[in-house]
Amino acid sequence: MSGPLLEAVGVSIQFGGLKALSDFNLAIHKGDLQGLIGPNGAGKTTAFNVLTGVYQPTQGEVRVSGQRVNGWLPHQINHLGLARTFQNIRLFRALTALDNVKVACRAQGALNPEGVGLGAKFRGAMGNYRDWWRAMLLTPGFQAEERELTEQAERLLEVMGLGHRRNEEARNLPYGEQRRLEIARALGTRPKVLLLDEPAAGMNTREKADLMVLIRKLRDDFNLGILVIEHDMKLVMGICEKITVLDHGETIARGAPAEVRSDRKVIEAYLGDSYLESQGGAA
Ligand SMILES: Nc1ncnc2c1ncn2[C@@H]1O[C@H](COP(=O)(O)OP(=O)(O)OP(=O)(O)O)[C@@H](O)[C@H]1O
Repeated sequence: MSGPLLEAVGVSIQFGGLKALSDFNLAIHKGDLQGLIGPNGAGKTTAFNVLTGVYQPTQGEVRVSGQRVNGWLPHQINHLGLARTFQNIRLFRALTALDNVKVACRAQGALNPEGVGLGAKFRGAMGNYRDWWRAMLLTPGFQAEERELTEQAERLLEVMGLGHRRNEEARNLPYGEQRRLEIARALGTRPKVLLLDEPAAGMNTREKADLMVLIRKLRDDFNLGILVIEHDMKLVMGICEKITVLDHGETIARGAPAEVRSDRKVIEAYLGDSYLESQGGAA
C-alpha cells in the first residue's frame, strides 16, 4: 500500500492559553472515507485549518503526499492535492455556478509554483503576468485553454447534479445546491484528498441521503481520500469507515463506526444518553 496522502503527526495548536488541538494524529490514504466528529468547540474546524495551511501548528508536522507542508500557504498546499469546503459557504456569490468552478480549474492549471520563499513568489508573479497578456490578446492557446476549462467545469457541475444551474449566480441557488457547488469547486482543483466541513449542514433529510450516496461516489469515481466533519450522526456513521472523535482538542476515540458508537467516552462527551435511547438501548 502506498503512503498516506495526508498525514498529521503530533499536531498541536494553541490560541493564547487555549489548546485547541493536542497531539492530533491522522492518516488519509487513497480510497479512505473517514469522519471527524466531536461536540461544538472540540477542534474539528481547527484541525481542518491546520491541515490546509490556514493555521500553522504550534507543534507537530503536516504532510501532504509525504511532503512536509508546515509554513506553506493554503493555495500551495492545495496545489499538492488537498482541497476543502467550508462550514460557512464561501462561494463567489455574484459569479455563475460555472464560473465558480472554472476559477478553481484555472487556479490549478495556472503556473502555481510549489514551495515557499522568494523564488516561488517570483515564478508565480511571472506566470500571472504571462497569463494576463495571453488573455488580453486572446491568443489561440488561451482560447483553447478556455474551452477546455469550460468543459472540465461543466463535467463537474454534471457530477454534482448542477448542470441545469450552469448560468445561475451562486447566490441564487438553494442552500443545498450551494453546498454541492462548493464541492464541485473543490474538485476543480483536481485534489487527491478532499476535506468536507459539515457538507450536509442545513440540508433536509432527502438532500442528506442523496449527499451520502454522492460522497461515496466521488470517492470511488475520483479515487479520492475524503475526510468529513459532520454533526449528522446518521450520515457519518452511514458512510465513514473510520471515525476520529475530538473533545476539547484531544482525540478521545478512533475506529470503525460501531466501535466509536459504543465507546463510553464518546457517549459521555458527545452522543449523550438521548442518542443511546434513540438507538434503542445501552451501548
Ligand atoms: N483563531 C482562533 N483564535 C482563538 N481561538 C480559536 C480560533 N479558532 C478556533 N478557536 C477556538 O478553538 C476551539 C475549537 O474551535 P473549532 O472551531 O475548531 O471547533 P469545532 O469542533 O469546529 O466546533 P463547531 O462544531 O462548533 O464548528 C474553540 O474553543 C474556538 O473558540
